[in-house]
Amino acid sequence: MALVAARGTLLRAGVRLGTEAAACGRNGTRRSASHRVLVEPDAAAGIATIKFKNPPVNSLTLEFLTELIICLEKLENDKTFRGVILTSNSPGIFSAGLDLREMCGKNPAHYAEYWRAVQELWLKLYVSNMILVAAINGASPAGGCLMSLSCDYRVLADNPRYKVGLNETLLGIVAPFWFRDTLVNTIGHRASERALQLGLLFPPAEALQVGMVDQVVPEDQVHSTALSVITQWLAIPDHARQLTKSMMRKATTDNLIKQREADIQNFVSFISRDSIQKSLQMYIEKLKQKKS
Ligand SMILES: CCCCC/C=C\C/C=C\C=C\CC(=O)SCCNC(=O)CCNC(=O)[C@H](O)C(C)(C)COP(=O)(O)OP(=O)(O)OC[C@H]1O[C@@H](n2cnc3c(N)ncnc32)[C@H](O)[C@@H]1OP(=O)(O)O
Repeated sequence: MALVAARGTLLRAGVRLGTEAAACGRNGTRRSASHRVLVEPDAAAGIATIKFKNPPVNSLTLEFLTELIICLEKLENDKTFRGVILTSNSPGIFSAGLDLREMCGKNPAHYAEYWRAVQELWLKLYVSNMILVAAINGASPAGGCLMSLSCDYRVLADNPRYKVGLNETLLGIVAPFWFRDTLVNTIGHRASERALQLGLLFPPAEALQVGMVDQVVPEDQVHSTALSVITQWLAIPDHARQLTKSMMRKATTDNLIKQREADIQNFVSFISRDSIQKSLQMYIEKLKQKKS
């Protein structure tokens, strides 16, 4: 059902499924027919590396989200792959989170389609049967941080510019309950309460201290560390690890699934408010001015 909806979006966006599908092929060479998601499969190791390639900042546009969802679904259904590393093809930015322009100046039907895709990506990541490791090689605010929090393990490059956190309040918006739950499940209630209200973006040492990431390593070791972590996790029998993961996480995803339509309606009415549109426009303007 979700895949059908995602494919509908891709077709409307003019992406040819035949070539997109090839992006997740399994023979050891890089296939990059998908525009925004590069997949480097290592079938012998049972690991694939997904590299985000949505310039300039890997923001989660509807097209990028859709390609990611389809790619994850294909890997999930291909028993060759038991582990996936998520990283950026552009070191310096892991992901700027949700695309601000998708949430600004559009109509309610667009907001609803967009939010459904955001939900779908989170659901795919959070209860994936595969071992997911985030190799965070750049800044990762808000939705970018959510993607890494949805993985099983996070390795962050040691660079003070690479901050991670859920900074929604700084934009005048509110992280939805399932962003909150994902954070609480990772760093606990009190730390989440403070981080969410203040919209904190943590530099590496603080991110490690609060538990937003599991390891901080020199920039040139992020991928190799992610690989060695995934190799350790691969040694655990899949069925036992998967059931355990499900036991830990399913209640959280069930909570969204049971109120998915209401959550979409909440988002649409919240984001359509004049005051919220103004806040987002001001934030976009601030990003522009930062440059000049
Ligand atoms: C009570 C009911 C509640 C219901 C729920 C309701 C609502 C919840 C709603 C939403 C939840 C949203 C979660 C999000 O993810 S919001 C997005 C938050 N993201 C950010 O704050 C990141 C902003 N960007 C940055 O901080 C920097 O760009 C970054 C550190 C990532 C990179 O810095 P750098 O200096 O390299 O690059 P810039 O010059 O700043 O940017 C280049 C270019 O890219 C544009 N851009 C940046 N971020 C975004 C983005 N998220 N979306 C779209 N475009 C982005 C930036 O504007 C520049 O564009 P241009 O000027 O070159 O045109």
